[in-house]
Amino acid sequence: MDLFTSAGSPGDGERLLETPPLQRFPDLLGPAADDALARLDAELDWQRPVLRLYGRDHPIPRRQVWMGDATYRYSGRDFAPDPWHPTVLIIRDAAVARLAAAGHDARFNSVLLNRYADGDERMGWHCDDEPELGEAPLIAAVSLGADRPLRFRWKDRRAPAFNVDQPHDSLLLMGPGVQAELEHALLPRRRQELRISLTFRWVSSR
Ligand SMILES: O=C(O)CCC(=O)C(=O)O
Ligand SMILES: [Fe+2]
Repeated sequence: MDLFTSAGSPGDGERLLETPPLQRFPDLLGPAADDALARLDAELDWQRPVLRLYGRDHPIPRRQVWMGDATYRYSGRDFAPDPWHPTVLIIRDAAVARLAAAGHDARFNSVLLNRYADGDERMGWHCDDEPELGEAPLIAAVSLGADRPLRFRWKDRRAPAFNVDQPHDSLLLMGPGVQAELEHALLPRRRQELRISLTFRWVSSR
């Protein structure tokens, strides 16, 4: 690689935040992206878990699948993940390769897939800071389908909230410190088509 161009080369993605690192990479799968979206939509066992809050049941406003090698905790219970789907493995390997080309030594043993059927389906404010994700998790979020922004806000309100567009076939890297310093949400939008996101993580067994 040419040393002069390496700092700002496409391999680096687009730096949205320097610290903590937030980087977006376009065109992860290329022509295979449309087929990947259709396959995941058709072939996964999409669930809509019900959360019990203050004595009332709330089905989550999207559908999801946990997949990979590590059991996960949800609402205080342990669940077994679904086995790796071949399309998800292809996407995982593409994400790892793209991140490696940008100098990030990432590995992922788990993924949460989220399916948003339309603009009413959403994910509320949260950060992915469960202890089993480790001190400074690196999370790679791959987007397929409708381009819906991920909204970020600083926990200490040091700066205004901001949107990050997530085009079809893009990868968003949330690097070390992003979960500690910011929260993110996928807010409802009018008139939106299907979107599936895959958030790859490393989950430590306890
Ligand atoms: O669908 C998205 O873009 C957000 C997903 C997310 O925040 C998560 O899986 O933790
Ligand atoms: Fe998240």
